[in-house]
Amino acid sequence: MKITDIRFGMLRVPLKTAFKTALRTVEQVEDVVVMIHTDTGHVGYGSAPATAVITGDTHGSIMHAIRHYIAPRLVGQEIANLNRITHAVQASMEKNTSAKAAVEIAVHDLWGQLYGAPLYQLLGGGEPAITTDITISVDYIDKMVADSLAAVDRGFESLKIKVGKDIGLDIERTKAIHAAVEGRALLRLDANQGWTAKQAVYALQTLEDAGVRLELVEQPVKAHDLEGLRYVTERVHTPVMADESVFGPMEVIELIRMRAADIVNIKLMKTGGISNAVKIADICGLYGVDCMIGCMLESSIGVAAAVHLAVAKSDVISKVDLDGPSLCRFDPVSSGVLFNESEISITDAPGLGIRAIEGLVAVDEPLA
Ligand SMILES: C[C@H](N)C(=O)N[C@@H](CCC(=O)O)C(=O)O
Ligand SMILES: [Mg+2]
Repeated sequence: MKITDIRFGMLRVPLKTAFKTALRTVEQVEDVVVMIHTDTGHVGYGSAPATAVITGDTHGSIMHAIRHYIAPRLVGQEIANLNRITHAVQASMEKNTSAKAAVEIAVHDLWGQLYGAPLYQLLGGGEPAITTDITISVDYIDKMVADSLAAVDRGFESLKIKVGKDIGLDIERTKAIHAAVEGRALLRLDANQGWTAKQAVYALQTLEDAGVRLELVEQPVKAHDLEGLRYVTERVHTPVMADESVFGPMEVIELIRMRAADIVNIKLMKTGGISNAVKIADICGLYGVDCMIGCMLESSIGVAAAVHLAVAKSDVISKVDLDGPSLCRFDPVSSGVLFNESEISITDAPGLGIRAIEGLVAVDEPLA
């Protein structure tokens, strides 16, 4: 099975409610879909959103990077030589992790199709079912409480509460949600870099003193501020998770060396795909550092790949934030991963098992 061509499409899916974080507000998922064609007629699917505020990638940069830097190294390659392909993807250029991720996802989809097995089985196997949390966007307190109660009624037992806009309000937001759902859901906070280290310590100690037990706090300080992250980690009981601070394996090694955080959030769009995500899980496994598997606001194509990885690496990945599809009004993708609110399961379909993508708009430009 040899790669012959790489084509693009755009997939847009409206959200149930606006997705609001300290970094951005979004009304719909907008993914570049990558389709890798082969000489056997098999097509592999991958996708990437443009999370410019986190990765620096835009739809234009994703397609440009694939078209001009990645694709020329892949056309003609045998899918059976997976490591050679992922190495070529990673060596093609610096950064551009979303483009690399979309391509690696599609290549892994084909790898599964080549061997007639769902991807998670080739990555090491596991129980093909996981449970995700759901994100509660940062908003007025009443709206966040109502959204949290609705999520709990939908069966979510873990809420990822977005904060990081205003330290005083963030404390009130968290207290109000805690009071409303106490005992019915675990609470995770994600400040998306919105606090200073001192503010984070103040907020978390205030919540701890008030008896608000948090499962973890994610990325309280700026991405580049590893010292600040360590400052927080050393001063609070709440486990601290690094998200925007760590993209690839080298950054994770540095984070562990500095003891800057307790948990690592692995996202394919930050790692540049599955090969580096596996490396990060293995590094964290060696050092006994717990991991979350996360996603950007993205469609169920890329999230499906993350589900396969989470199942295969469940010894290290104990926390799941793969709620992209649950935040959408509908799922236009029929695949081997079934998203049913908090419960996600995988069928026996080979690769990612993608059968149809409704509303996919082809981007008709030649590769070169
Ligand atoms: C969607 C997921 N729950 C999430 O919050 N992901 C990111 C933000 C991604 C985005 O802005 O698209 C996170 O910070 O964890
Ligand atoms: Mg985060």
